[in-house]
Amino acid sequence: MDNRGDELAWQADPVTPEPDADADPHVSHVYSHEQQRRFRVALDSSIDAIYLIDREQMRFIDANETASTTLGYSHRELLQLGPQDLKPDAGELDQIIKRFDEVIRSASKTGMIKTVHQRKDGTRLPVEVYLRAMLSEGRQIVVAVVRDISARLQAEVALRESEERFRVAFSQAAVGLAHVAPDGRWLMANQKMCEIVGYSQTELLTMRFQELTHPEDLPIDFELARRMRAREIHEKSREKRYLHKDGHYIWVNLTNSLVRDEDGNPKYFSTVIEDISRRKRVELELQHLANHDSLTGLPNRSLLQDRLSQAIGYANRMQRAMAVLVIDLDRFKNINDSLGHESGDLIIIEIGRRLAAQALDGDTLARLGGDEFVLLLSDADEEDVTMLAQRVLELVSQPLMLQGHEFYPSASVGISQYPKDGHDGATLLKNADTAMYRAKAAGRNNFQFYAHEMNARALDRLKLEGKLRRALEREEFVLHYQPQIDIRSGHIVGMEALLRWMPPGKAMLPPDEFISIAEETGLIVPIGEWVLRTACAQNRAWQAAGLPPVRMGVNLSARQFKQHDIAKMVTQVLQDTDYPASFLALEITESIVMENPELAAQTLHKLSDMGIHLSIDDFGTGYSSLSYLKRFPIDSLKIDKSFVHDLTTDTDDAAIAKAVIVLAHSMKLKVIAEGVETIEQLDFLRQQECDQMQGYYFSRPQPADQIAELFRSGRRL
Ligand SMILES: Nc1nc2c(ncn2[C@@H]2O[C@@H]3COP(=O)(O)O[C@H]4[C@@H](O)[C@H](n5cnc6c(=O)[nH]c(N)nc65)O[C@@H]4COP(=O)(O)O[C@H]3[C@H]2O)c(=O)[nH]1
Repeated sequence: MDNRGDELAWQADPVTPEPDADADPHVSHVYSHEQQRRFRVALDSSIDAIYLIDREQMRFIDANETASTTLGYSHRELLQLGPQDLKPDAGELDQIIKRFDEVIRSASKTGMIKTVHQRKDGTRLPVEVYLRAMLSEGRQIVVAVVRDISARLQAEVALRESEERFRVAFSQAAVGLAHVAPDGRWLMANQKMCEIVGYSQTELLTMRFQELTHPEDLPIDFELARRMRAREIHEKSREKRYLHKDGHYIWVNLTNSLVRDEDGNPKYFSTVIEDISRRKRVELELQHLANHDSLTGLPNRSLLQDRLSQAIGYANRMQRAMAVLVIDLDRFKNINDSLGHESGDLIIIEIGRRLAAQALDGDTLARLGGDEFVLLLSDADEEDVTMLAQRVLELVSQPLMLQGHEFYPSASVGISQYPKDGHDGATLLKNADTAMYRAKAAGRNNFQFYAHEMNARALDRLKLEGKLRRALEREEFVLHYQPQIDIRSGHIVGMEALLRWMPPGKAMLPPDEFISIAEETGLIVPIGEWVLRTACAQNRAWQAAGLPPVRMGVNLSARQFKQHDIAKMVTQVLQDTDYPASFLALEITESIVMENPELAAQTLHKLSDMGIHLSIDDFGTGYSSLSYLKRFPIDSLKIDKSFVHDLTTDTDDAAIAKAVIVLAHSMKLKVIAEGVETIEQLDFLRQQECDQMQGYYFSRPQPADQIAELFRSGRRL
């Protein structure tokens, strides 16, 4: 089939190029053999097939090597064939001949047709044929340069298919797909995208993405677009909000990339959008839970801390003042203890609601747990804060109905101000808290600004108070007991329960160091109840262990005594500990009784009617007269240890003690001398027929187990 160098074939029907009529007449038009060989080589080097066709005979009169290799015919075979033998599609041959003639006739003598050639092996080849007509030795010759376009057609088909695949994928994708012009116009949007935003495709294509974007998200979009244009980033995913046609915002996850044209100019943004509203809802709910108090829905400590740092940052930048108010409900624990946690919760919710209604936009009201709220006031000077603190007190103290009763809650408010009282959130909170304790100490239902002058001692005291608040639940209290002895028989006849506090890692604290704080804060109420319960239970345990039954003396503080339900509380404790009232002595100081004698008389009667022994403690330190005390149902008097101390040295004290004993006896009251340390003091008291003594001379206050040993030893005076 190879016919390279086939001189015979070449010479068999040589076609010499037609001499150009305008050509230089001096140039010879007779081609040399060498020239013809060069033409032949050039012709055979073409990657396109080239045929020379005798129009009249419709026969190939020459063809190059590519023609042979493409069609599978040898050169010689080809020269036996004509265009019709290449079997163009039915009816096409006429078209081809027509085209040949047009080319021959046309001025340019060129043309192009697309057809199909059949190879020798029967396979068919799509081709593009470039035609040129020429006259050679009186014959019309058509030169056909034939280009195999099968690869191109295949590529076109592949492209069409891939475009179709893209079209289907685009329109049916489960995520929203869109093209957005650099100016924000939607150029294309698939079905899913339309569903996500609720607009039809036609509607969407008249809009810009800016119209659908949440205003807060727009600046970030613009910035990202800028960075993409500047080629700083290529692709970016982010979460943002689109405005649905219904008017609600939907969260989407959006991936954007910038497509450029061949010159590198931005063409459009290709955008993939995934509806993440459901996930976002759950996420936002979780975030809300983590940052809010579940009872009131108010921000919790963690969110407050965030807001505090933001507010400080703002105040700092804008040179503004801000304030932190710590609001603590007064006596909340009492309510919780007496009415139960559910009622306590209702109060917290109600107070939270009242305070929230007062907070302005930009302020934060948080609940730190328990009965403590914090109000963060941005941009507020001292005058604003004072007015607001007053308003807070008013709001809190509005009566509220609970279990059919009317309650008058109150709160103590501590205030710290930025930048005066601290530069960071923790310090501001701590100082507002300190000021709040100050407000409590100042009698509650008031507010206090933090003052640097709150000296170290006051702070220590405040710290102590904080610790005291937690001491009960942390079980840091213990009771020691001090025996009371019948002077005549020498037997132990009673016991006084005395409170001790053992803060972890510290030395034991005597009551004088914390009772007054407990009293001021109201903590004495729950602590006192604990003392009563523990002392009764202890005495019950001693009796159950076979130790001699004695009466247990328990101190009642002023505050406890003033509780309207003190008798109820005592009854409950007696019931709970299965303790007989006759074995209980309640010790009340003279000053408590004298503070409000009418009320004291009522309460004392209630307690006495229950069979409880009542004793006036520290007698002699107040200004009451014995005859006055006669009006109260009292069983015994305790001579204060300050008189006992100097009995043997100070004749005045001795005279007072003597008189008290005589008079008390005349009123049928028993007399107990406190603080007896020496035999001399005891002798004096014995001489005066004092009934009982209590003091280091016989025993110091001791823990329960040592008292049990003392009992067992049978020791007497
Ligand atoms: N110098 C001296 N002192 C003696 C002697 N014998 C006893 N004492 C102390 O005298 C105090 C007697 O208790 P109080 O007058 O009721 O005075 C009590 C009482 O008013 C109060 N207190 C103690 N426990 C409670 C409590 O549970 N509730 C209340 N409300 N107050 C309590 O704290 C006060 C002080 O208690 P304590 O420090 O335990 O002090 C006790 C006791 O330890 C002695 O021979 N010499």
